[in-house]
Amino acid sequence: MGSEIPLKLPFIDFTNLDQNTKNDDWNSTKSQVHRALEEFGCFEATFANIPPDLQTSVFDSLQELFDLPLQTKLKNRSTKPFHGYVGQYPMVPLYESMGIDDAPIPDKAESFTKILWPEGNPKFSKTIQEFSEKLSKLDQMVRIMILESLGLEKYMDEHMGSTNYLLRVMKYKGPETNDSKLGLNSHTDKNIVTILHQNQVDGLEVQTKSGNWIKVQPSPNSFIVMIGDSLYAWTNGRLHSPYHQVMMSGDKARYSLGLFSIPKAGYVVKAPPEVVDEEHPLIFKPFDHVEFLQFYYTEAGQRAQSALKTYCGAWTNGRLHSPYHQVMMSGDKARYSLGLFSIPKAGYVVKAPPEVVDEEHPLIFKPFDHVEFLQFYYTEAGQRAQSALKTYCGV
Ligand SMILES: O=C(O)CCC(=O)C(=O)O
Ligand SMILES: [Fe+2]
Repeated sequence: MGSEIPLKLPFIDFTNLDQNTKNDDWNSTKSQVHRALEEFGCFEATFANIPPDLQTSVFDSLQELFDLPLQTKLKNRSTKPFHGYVGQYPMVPLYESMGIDDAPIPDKAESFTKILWPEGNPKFSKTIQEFSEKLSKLDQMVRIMILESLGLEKYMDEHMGSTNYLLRVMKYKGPETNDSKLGLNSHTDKNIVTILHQNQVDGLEVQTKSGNWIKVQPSPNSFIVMIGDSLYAWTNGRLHSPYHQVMMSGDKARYSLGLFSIPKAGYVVKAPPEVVDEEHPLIFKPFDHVEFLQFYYTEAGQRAQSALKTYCGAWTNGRLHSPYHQVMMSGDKARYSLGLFSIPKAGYVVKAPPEVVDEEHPLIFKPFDHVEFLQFYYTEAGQRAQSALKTYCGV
């Protein structure tokens, strides 16, 4: 399947759209959005709502912020994981970021600014607030289109009212080499929708369902729209939440911003009955997003193949872990390798023995024939599933 798909994200024009005018343009854009999010979980968008001078001042503001002394930046703390200052991590030495909760709300943007500049910095707080507020209109249009295209209009108010916004601003130092260096580890976003914008230094890579990496090269005025795991769960897997990472080379710093729509604390993410049927059995049990995030940042959450699956799925009798792995290459030498695989014989039914199943560890996977499972794995549905085994025989 992968070879026919060009390694470029779909490009969708939102320039003349208005959520209050549902004309032919709206409907055709909506179909493009739906197709892009089913296949890639991601697309590049143009959106005329952000004037060029605001884009320029936003990157000036980011530079001003990251140029502050480390001691000052560390003052931005948060009880929520990944919302405060993040940086100086040996695993991702090029990366620094700051979270600004509810950035579209003027008072919130101002109180964040006061933490870093106690004497105030009106230009910074106005720039950040205006940019987030204008960009949140794109998040809203995309989410309205998603609900309409899935026939879930009746949940519109509940869905739109159940989130708030986090603006995360990021700096990646240039590694000062032409070799590709890790800027940010491969991950899926955990929220609803993410919208990313960058200065003209590329680095974002998005993985396709067939495992190829698209090197994203957005045009100066465009935005990358991406689905997070919470929307993947709420749509019961109808939309894809892609793995993505940042790889850096050269000596220029990359500045980027992400506007994240996030389920509010206490809101339980639960797929509506309209997206659950015999062909699409429920993938995840309902979950509280904040509790899920807390789990994600525990050691078990970080180790898990899919944190959401571990958190919500009934697979706690997976006593041993089967890790995701990949191969990354550089240089000019060929790598040869061998693997010796012990494989269940055809006809042998894999079934957890009763000794590993108890009240604390209920059965995760129904007994399955390995050859039939492999046959499923190589169908399109199997390839799309986050975990083919869970989709094939999850209890
Ligand atoms: O910097 C970027 O473009 C990506 C950042 C990202 O993936 C994240 O903050 O979740
Ligand atoms: Fe991300």
